[in-house]
Amino acid sequence: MTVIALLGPCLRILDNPALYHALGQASNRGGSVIALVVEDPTQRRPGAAFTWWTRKSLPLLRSQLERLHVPLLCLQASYPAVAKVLSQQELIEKVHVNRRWGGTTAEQDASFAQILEQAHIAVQTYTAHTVHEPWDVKTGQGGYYRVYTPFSKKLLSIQPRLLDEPAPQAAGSADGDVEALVHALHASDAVHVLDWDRPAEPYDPAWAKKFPWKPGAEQAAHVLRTFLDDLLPDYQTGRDLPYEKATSSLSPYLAHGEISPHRVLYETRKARSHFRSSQNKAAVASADTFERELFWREFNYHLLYHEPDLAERNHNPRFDSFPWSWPAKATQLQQTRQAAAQPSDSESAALEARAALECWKSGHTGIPLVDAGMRQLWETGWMHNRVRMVVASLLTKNLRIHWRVGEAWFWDTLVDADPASNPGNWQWVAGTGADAAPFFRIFHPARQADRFDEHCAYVRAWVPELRI
Ligand SMILES: Cc1cc2nc3c(=O)[nH]c(=O)nc-3n(C[C@H](O)[C@H](O)[C@H](O)COP(=O)(O)OP(=O)(O)OC[C@H]3O[C@@H](n4cnc5c(N)ncnc54)[C@H](O)[C@@H]3O)c2cc1C
Repeated sequence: MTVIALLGPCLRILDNPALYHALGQASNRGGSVIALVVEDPTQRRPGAAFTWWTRKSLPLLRSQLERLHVPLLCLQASYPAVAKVLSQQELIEKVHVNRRWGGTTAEQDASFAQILEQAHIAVQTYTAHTVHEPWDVKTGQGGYYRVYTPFSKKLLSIQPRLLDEPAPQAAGSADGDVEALVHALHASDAVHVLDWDRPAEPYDPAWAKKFPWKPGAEQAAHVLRTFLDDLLPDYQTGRDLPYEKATSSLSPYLAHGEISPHRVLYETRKARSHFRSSQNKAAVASADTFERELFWREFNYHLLYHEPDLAERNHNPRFDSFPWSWPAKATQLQQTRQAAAQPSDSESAALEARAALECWKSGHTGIPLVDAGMRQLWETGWMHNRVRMVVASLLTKNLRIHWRVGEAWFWDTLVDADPASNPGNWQWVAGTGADAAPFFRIFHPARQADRFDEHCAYVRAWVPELRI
């Protein structure tokens, strides 16, 4: 008997309900477990920096799973295509799935379950990527929250499900079953078996050479521990200063599911009770603030669940007719040049927007804080939150370029690119989002620099040609 664990967005062993329940079932019944990671081409394609991370993480996950006798298969296929192959495998008894959100995943996942259930293979799904079930958090009227503060208050009143499951036990060997499944997967035209879990092929594209990150669940646990011990007590005072190492740096680990949000919340609350008993009020306030940041992540997933097209559509439809600029595409540019005719007003605006966008992306706007942020993003795959808000405000409110253009650049360049938090925050800054910064609130880059980078330490680090 074989049990499948479809890991979804969770590249970890601990606090992984699909894996945990698959192993439990297999060990009770003397069966084996096969783990699947599926990149689904029917959904938004992961960005380049995110993929760089995934390709470093999967070989690590594979060797951890091997210790549990669980082989890992990495596939590129729609969920229904995977279900069709699984449904033809006689030995498979049940599929345990960590849920995913956004895009058309709800429809795809329903069809996945239907195909398997028709073949008498049971499917069990779990929420593993957020602390709360998105549908558990409801307003008094039974709807969903569009404003953060009441949402976060509501979270405080709901006891989170903390995944304190014991470390999973090894399963029986799955050798023969894997071979049969791999054979069937290769035989399917709709499924590609990827070699992303193989460590032999280092994946270090030139643009990512300087990335300072060490992916993997082990490192995630280390990053959390270091943050709790060294940085959490002063989080509240330091978190807005981009030159300080004051925030947790957990976002890419959370985005890849290498650490569970449950674990981060649980450990934060434990640290807070310790601060309380030692009457360290400032540290208690810091832990409260950090918890609220974790709730922003929950809030964005809450929105994504209810608005799966969050990356494509204004949350607030009043902005649908707003005259955003859309930068001209490269081909459009060429055509205009070849025609050697005077561009129309709208073509000129699109060309201007394109030139401005290129300056923004490459960190050559001439605005020090913005350039520093965009260069930090390019060189490290990450940008400090305060600076993310400033660069996004410049793009959407000063250049009036559509937030989707900036969101797409972040999606491609952030190692923590997240289907909920990226569009959620872009919409928040642009003013189109839930509980958003109002349209008249513009982050003034020079004033922000005065307040949060008083001695220009951050700007100097990323824009060395400036002699300030
Ligand atoms: C325009 C824009 C785009 C963003 N895109 C992303 C994204 O794609 N992925 C992403 O994880 N975060 C995104 N953020 C939120 C935030 O900038 C990052 O989560 C944060 O900088 C990560 O650093 P950290 O882990 O050190 O954060 P910490 O300050 O240590 O916070 C701890 C955790 O709380 C969560 N968090 C903190 N702030 C936010 C927030 N505003 N919204 C949602 N979750 C939050 C993150 O999971 C973070 O890891 C974006 C913010 C803006 C303004």
